[in-house]
Amino acid sequence: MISLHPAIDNGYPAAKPGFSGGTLKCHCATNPVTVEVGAQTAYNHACGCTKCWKPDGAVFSQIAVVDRNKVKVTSGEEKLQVVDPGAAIQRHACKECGVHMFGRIENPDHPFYGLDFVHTELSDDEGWSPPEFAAFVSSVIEGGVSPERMTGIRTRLSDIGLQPYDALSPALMDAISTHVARRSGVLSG
Ligand SMILES: N[C@@H](CCC(=O)N[C@@H](CS)C(=O)NCC(=O)O)C(=O)O
Ligand SMILES: [Zn+2]
Ligand SMILES: [Zn+2]
Repeated sequence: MISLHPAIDNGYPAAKPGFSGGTLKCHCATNPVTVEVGAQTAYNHACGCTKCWKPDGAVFSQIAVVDRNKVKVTSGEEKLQVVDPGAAIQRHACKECGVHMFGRIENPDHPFYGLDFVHTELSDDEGWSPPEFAAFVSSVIEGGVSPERMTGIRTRLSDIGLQPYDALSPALMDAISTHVARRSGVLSG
């Protein structure tokens, strides 16, 4: 069986109705960084890009979005550093264990400004929104996966209910283009 991500390979629970967030913890055995997320996440998905954090051995990351105002670092803030200050998503990672605790967009013109990116597998709380699709699937090749494995990986993603896309899902791609069209003025309203 093809292994994609430990939180996805064996099935994933449905979101709990009324779930309102939880605590993310990095992998440090002592003094972990903790982040409080005060809301349910949305658009959880598997991401195959090289920039998103993946647990050891995983081919994909699992990543969701949440209102940035609902994300608070509650301990270990001094251990966080931005992985790539030039990236659209500023990924705040633990300097000691390397885990990305949250990704934030600081450009107010970005289509997803206002949303933070989080890995809910870092939480022991149960009820988070489950993954809905797989994004940036072809990008796993850039991370070292042999191109010959791609048919098997796409089939496995489809089999477990995660439609594979080589960018984001159509709903998110439409949201990006709607934002761009409104800004350019070709779309009103
Ligand atoms: N093929 C590239 C794709 C990278 C990419 O565009 N990642 C998406 C999905 S996370 C993105 O929105 N990146 C913005 C960023 O990294 O700041 C790679 O794998 O590195
Ligand atoms: Zn850590
Ligand atoms: Zn990604």
